[in-house]
Amino acid sequence: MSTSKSARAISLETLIKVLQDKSYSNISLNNSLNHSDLSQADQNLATKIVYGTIQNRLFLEYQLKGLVRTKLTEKYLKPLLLMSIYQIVFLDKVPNRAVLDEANKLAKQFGKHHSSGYRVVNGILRSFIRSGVILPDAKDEIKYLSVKESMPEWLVKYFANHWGMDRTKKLLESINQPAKNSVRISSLCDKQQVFDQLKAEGYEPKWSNLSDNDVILGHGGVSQSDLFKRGKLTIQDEAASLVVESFDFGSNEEHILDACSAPGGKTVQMAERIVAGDATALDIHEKKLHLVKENAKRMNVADKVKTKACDARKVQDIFKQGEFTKILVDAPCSGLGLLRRKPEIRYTKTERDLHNLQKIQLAILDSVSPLLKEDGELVYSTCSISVEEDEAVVEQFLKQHPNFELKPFKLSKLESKTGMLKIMPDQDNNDGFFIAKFKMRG
Ligand SMILES: C[S@@+](CC[C@H](N)C(=O)[O-])C[C@H]1O[C@@H](n2cnc3c(N)ncnc32)[C@H](O)[C@@H]1O
Repeated sequence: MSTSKSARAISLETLIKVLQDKSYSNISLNNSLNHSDLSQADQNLATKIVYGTIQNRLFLEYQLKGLVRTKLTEKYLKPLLLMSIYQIVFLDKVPNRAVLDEANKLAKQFGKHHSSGYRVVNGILRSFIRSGVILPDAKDEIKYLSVKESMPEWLVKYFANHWGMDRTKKLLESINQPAKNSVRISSLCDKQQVFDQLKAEGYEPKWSNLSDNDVILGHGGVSQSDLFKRGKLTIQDEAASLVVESFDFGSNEEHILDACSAPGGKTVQMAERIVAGDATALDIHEKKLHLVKENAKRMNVADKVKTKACDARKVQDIFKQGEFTKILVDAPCSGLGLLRRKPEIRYTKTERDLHNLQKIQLAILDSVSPLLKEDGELVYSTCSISVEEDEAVVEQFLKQHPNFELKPFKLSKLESKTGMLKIMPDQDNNDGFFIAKFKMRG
């Protein structure tokens, strides 16, 4: 059922769920938007406010620090203050007066009966407008960047250690830009025809710079379109779609194992390329497999996809050695390549997670690799840019499996001469991804 809440009420409702109840921003926002009757422009505004507030949370909290003199007891107060300061600082087209008026209205709407919360909100926002933005001393470069770009200090140090300070500044700036609306066109369709249809429907499509199969749209909302519902396209970042492009597909019979498949974005992409054969999609979480099935049905490849709940570290109990022509390990990872699209990741991950995840990633590779046919291909990918989860996993895997070697690959617009490809998130404001392709030594 749709409701007639305003864009800002939906933003606040979502931010309370994400900041106070630790829900995922994309899932909470999509749920609220799908149950609303907002125009496309208002949906865009709500999306901008929610993502912008989460992206800039450290910066916004730093602004609040000196201004809050009472305990913010009511649940809505802090999210409302953060999203209001976000609009004052970052949304040039919205006058401060409008932000204040809207904040007052929301405080009255979300506050308890007889609450004086709106006075607190009004007082703090007026003080902020008078005093303006503050930042730490720029001499402490890490702390300064951490607040300015809202990135925890450990991550700023991590980026600086691996890519140097200048690149770190560029990376952080790029990560705080809005994520693009990328879609992948099904290989079963005429790409130009789908592109023309997107144009006719007002989506302002542009071809991707990274892949021949992807298109960047001028705005969101494509999941409501007929093209999406009929499986002519799917929502997938351009960098994510490169993973499957790294396999060599021909007309031979394929038996593919997708070891970590949910929600199935890459399973369906592989299934689209199968002329004869099938793809077996595993996931440790049985309840996520319905997403793979739904995706396969919508993308018209259900007849080629089988699903099975299974821990990929135990596949040898179920499958035979050499059973698969292609194996994809799109591993569970920190998601550090998705800091733009899933901005809350930066506040939840720790450096220790990178080491713990590496152990799981290696265990999965170790378990699935014997299932590969002699002349088959194994692709390992993550949506992380951390060295621990990417290059270090490849190095360890090769050390422990001397019968495997890296295999160079060509994509529609990029190539890897080493067999490894790291796509950084500042390359073209895409998601950050890592791809490594292996074959067995001849
Ligand atoms: C990066 S996501 C996969 C995304 C998917 N390939 C796609 O393109 O839509 C990683 C998936 O691995 C699953 N997973 C985590 N540990 C696993 C394990 N030990 N065995 C199998 N699946 C696992 C998670 O539930 C998650 O769905």
